[in-house]
Amino acid sequence: MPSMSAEELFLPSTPGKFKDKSHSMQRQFHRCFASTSTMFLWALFLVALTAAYLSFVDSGSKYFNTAWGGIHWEKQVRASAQIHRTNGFSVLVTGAAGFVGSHVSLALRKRGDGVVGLDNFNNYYDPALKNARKELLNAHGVFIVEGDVNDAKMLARLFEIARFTHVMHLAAQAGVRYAMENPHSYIHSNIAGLVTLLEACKIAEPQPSIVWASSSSVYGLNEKAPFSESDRTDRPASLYAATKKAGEEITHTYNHIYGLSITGLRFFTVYGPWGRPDMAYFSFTRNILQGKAITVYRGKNHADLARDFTYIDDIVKGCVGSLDTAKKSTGSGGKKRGPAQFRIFNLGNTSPVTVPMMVGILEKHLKVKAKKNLVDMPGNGDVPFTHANISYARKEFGYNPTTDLQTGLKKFVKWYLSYYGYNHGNSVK
Ligand SMILES: O=C(O)[C@H]1O[C@H](OP(=O)(O)OP(=O)(O)OC[C@H]2O[C@@H](n3ccc(=O)[nH]c3=O)[C@H](O)[C@@H]2O)[C@H](O)[C@@H](O)[C@H]1O
Repeated sequence: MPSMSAEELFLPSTPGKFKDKSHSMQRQFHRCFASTSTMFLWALFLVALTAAYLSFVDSGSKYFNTAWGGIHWEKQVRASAQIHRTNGFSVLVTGAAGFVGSHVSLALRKRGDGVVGLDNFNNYYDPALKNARKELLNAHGVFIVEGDVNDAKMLARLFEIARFTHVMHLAAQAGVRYAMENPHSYIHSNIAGLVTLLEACKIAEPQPSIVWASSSSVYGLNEKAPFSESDRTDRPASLYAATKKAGEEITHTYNHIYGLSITGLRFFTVYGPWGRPDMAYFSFTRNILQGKAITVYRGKNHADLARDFTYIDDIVKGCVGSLDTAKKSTGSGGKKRGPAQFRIFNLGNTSPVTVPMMVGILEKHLKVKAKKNLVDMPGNGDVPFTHANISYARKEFGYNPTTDLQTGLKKFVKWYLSYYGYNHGNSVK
């Protein structure tokens, strides 16, 4: 006889069935609690059980999420946060198993900063790639905590263990078009997660300086080129862009009320080795090698779309430059003690390239001709072009991107082939 689920036991499929079951249950109940003293003992037992359960829940998610907590875990966090150079930083890097996060973590570690990573290893794209990045970081002495930026208890514990001087916040739900499929994941990571992190930073002693990833997508329907930080950003074209724009406003509030030093970075279509498989240059490479067709979007009147593709090493320099020039937060005890620094920088390459040209470069490096389907750009959050004005970042910390798309994609293809080979099948999303 098939067994019943808990819901099937207590919820009626028909009133008749429900009646029968409740009668037999009442009989059992009476048999069980035949006397008042037995009933009293049962009640006591239930109260004790509930109390034990509540204290179990309250003692932290470490009991439910074996990924954080415990003496060994704390030892790893402490060791990873250790600074190995004079006047070095101790940095919490969120999204450390991600594309930009892993590169930035490595760069900081290599120059002697303490780095603790945090990542939830979600399956937005192949987690095996995130794990491989994690292995790489581990080999360089960077420990990545497995956890979500929405986990306030875990964050509080991290800030207790390691007195971070800086937070490099790169954890986010990325991708412009995926926002139409899973809108709530953007609210969860890019808004709720950001606020949870800022709450933790606000009460941390000392308050860290924060550098975080905004996006070129905040320029939305802006048509004035190149995009300057002072241009309009109130017309986002995607929910992704809207959450990043919201992040800029939210961080301003925390800067204003609590004295947190905050720098937002508007990244322009970052690409390179260890990149994100959901991005066009990456998925195109996979499809070209597998002999599959790629879909190339076109804009109004069949105009080519263009992006200010920016190579990962240039972005890393921009992130490190931002950290190095970030002033200290001014708050303590959760209160502002003076005005604090608030900045927003474009980090782009300043030379947009059309998508068909990008495909041409890939064909050349892969030595394979792409099968192209040209399709009118669907109304899915895309914008026709991006183009960064980087003079502000240049003035503040000498930001100077030096890698053009030819060179950068050559390095990407080299990495791709060494990592996956020519024939890596369908294992990557
Ligand atoms: O700068 C950012 O802030 C964002 O950059 C990135 O978004 P995008 O610039 O849209 O990059 P990406 O998806 O690689 O599409 C590139 C081009 O290929 C076109 N494209 C795309 C897919 C496809 O199948 N066909 C196609 O033509 C497409 O129309 C576009 O013209 C990050 O993903 C995002 O997380 C965010 O960080």
